[in-house]
Amino acid sequence: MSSTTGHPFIDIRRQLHQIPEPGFSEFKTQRFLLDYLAALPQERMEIKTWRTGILVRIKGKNPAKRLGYRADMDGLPIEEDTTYPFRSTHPGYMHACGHDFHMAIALGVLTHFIHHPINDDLIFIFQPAEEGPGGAQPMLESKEFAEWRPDTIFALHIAPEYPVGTIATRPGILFANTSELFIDLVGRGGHAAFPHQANDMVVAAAHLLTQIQSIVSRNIDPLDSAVVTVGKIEGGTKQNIIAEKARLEGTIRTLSMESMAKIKARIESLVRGVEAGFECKATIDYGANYRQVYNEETITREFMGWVRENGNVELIECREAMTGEDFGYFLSEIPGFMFWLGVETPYGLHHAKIEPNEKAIDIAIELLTKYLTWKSDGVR
Ligand SMILES: CC(=O)N[C@@H](CCC[C@H](N)C(=O)O)C(=O)O
Repeated sequence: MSSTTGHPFIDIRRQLHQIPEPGFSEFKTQRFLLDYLAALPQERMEIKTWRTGILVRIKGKNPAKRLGYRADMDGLPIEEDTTYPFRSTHPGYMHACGHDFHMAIALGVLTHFIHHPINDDLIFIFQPAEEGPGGAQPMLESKEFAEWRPDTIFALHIAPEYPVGTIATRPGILFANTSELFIDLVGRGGHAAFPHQANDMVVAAAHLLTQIQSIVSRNIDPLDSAVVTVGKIEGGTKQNIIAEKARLEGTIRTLSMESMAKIKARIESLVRGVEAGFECKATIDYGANYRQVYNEETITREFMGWVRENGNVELIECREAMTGEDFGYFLSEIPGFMFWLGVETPYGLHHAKIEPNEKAIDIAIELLTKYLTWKSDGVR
């Protein structure tokens, strides 16, 4: 590959940045990754596809275990507003959650081990649909994954709020349990001048939205953090027509499963109350649900100790975050951890202007290649 920046994996990140795709539609992304892999020496490598994902096995010299490394692949429905000359070529879609970084870093680590084999097998997992509907759980259950199931598994996520040259993690919960939330309200539309002949779903939705705000403040133990965000609300067709339908779309985040169940029970009660009060019909759909990201404590502490002694980065022991990640499904069955990679930038994840600092790509590749070599061979 000819390099335009002088850094092959920054070039790769920029090319991936231009082709963000929805979950389970990562066709161009999969093709790009397969073409890159095909150009590498093949002797130590085996490749399988699973839907739009890819599994790569780099054969070890004397394998006793399999070390897994996962990168997610999908983009987000955001109209990009960066200053980049290499903006998304897919209107309305953007890599605004760093999955272009995650894939470029994974290719950098994989390429290193093609040329510098270690004792153990390495399994690289390019996973579709992290942003939804969730690729990790079905991939974990697939026969393709079962054949190369790793003994331990790792992943990173870019973090705009941390400086370049830092990483952050913690033993135990790193990210929250999540559930999507979709509520549809159906009433009776009508002429704006005759409200007594209709029942207005814009008003019903407004009441429900306000009531939902009381759940975290009034029903959840304040020491057990939770979030309910309604990120989208739509209803009605025109300013002088009473709305027959309204829809609320949101997400629920909790640190405990008890709070997740409590929030869902309260939403159901409030929705039934709005149905009765506004004489309408309501349906609730919880969409994709993600398990918490729980870092296995012994391996995470070992990694943190290793980083403090050997890493090329500063380690921050962070607090848990209310972000969600379907990597939690892998961690629910396979011990391992996830960490934040500092990419200091003023705009946060999922923002149309986010421009993560690309210096973090080589930093992450160096950190992961050294750590995985040590984890396999004990070589510092
Ligand atoms: C790291 C990150 O930003 N992850 C997403 C995961 C989305 C989960 C699901 N679609 C939901 O909205 O609940 C996040 O929003 O935290």
